[in-house]
Amino acid sequence: MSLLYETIKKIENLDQEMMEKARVRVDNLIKPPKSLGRLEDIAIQLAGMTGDLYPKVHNKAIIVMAADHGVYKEGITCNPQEVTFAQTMFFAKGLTGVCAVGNVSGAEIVPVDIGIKGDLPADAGVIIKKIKHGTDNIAEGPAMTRKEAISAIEVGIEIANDQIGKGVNLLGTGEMGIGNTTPSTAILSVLGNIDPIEITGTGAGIGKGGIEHKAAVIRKAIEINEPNRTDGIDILAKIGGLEIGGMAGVMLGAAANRIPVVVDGYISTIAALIAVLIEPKSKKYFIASHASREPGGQKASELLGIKPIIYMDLCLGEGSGAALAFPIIEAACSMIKNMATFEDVGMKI
Ligand SMILES: Cc1cc2ncn([C@H]3O[C@H](COP(=O)(O)O)[C@@H](O)[C@H]3O)c2cc1C
Ligand SMILES: O=C(O)c1cccnc1
Repeated sequence: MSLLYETIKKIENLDQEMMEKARVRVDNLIKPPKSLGRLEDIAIQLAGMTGDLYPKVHNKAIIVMAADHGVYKEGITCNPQEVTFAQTMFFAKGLTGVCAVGNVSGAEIVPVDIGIKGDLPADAGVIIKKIKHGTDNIAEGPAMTRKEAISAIEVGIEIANDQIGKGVNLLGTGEMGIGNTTPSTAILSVLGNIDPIEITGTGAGIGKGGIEHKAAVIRKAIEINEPNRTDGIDILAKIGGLEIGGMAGVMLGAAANRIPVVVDGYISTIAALIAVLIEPKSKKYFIASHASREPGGQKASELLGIKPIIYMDLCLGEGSGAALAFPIIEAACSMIKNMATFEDVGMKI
């Protein structure tokens, strides 16, 4: 049985009984009802995921999937493609945005080369799981074969399983890939049935042709490839990216292990949409970190149907928003464990 199939089969619904117990406890903590807002929802969701009234999230990691994109040559960004390679080296050195934010909660940053164009040095501190040297140009044909798309998802599952095996109990997704807002927007256009021009943004910097050109490239990619909008793997293979597949795999792997996974910004949310198409139950294990400032960010969150926690105009990716959400999730766990109940303190109101 393939790793993907095996993983999907393992994904179960949340533990309803434990969620009910958590709900009762949260309602009996010494505070006005619902006054800790979404911290309460998170605590209850975590109890359902883990089957533990006092969920533990002290061992945190963000898996950063890095890959390049053939569509880069269409001029959809002003940034050099080599930034993917360079920045991936910097993740391992602790120098990037996600590293700085992740430091606050002691999260480990795990960079993975799933398809960078160049070859990183073996001692770079990056896990090498390269499927190919960047995708093919989606404006000319499919990004990758169906087999490669499945392999990308399986790389994500493997890395998630490995991290969880080492004791990680809270995962986050991140990515690095110059040009990846283009396939992300293509996927969102297909899934949301939206004209690309309505949701195309500047990403990390727009190419000379501007947003109109980027939207036209996206439209062409969809027309040429005709992805089947009910088949997540087909969409990923035709108009996606290797890091998008890798992140979808991390999410499926987390769900199969009953481990919460924090979805980062725009590109991660698109990966979450692919994961949910492949296995709808996986969504129950997702926590959306933030609303990306990218124009499609809001639409992607709406389609996923999970309200993000943080609204701070972030649009970096890398897993930076997931890292920012980690202390909030830890606070939810502290609340349900460390607050007293009315019964504990003998208070009646
Ligand atoms: C220095 C630098 C660091 C980044 N870190 C994340 N991204 C973000 O920008 C890229 C997507 O935007 P686009 O589709 O416009 O290329 C991704 O790599 C994403 O992670 C970066 C981009 C740059 C330039
Ligand atoms: O929100 C994101 O993840 C994002 C937005 C623009 C560019 N890179 C990442």
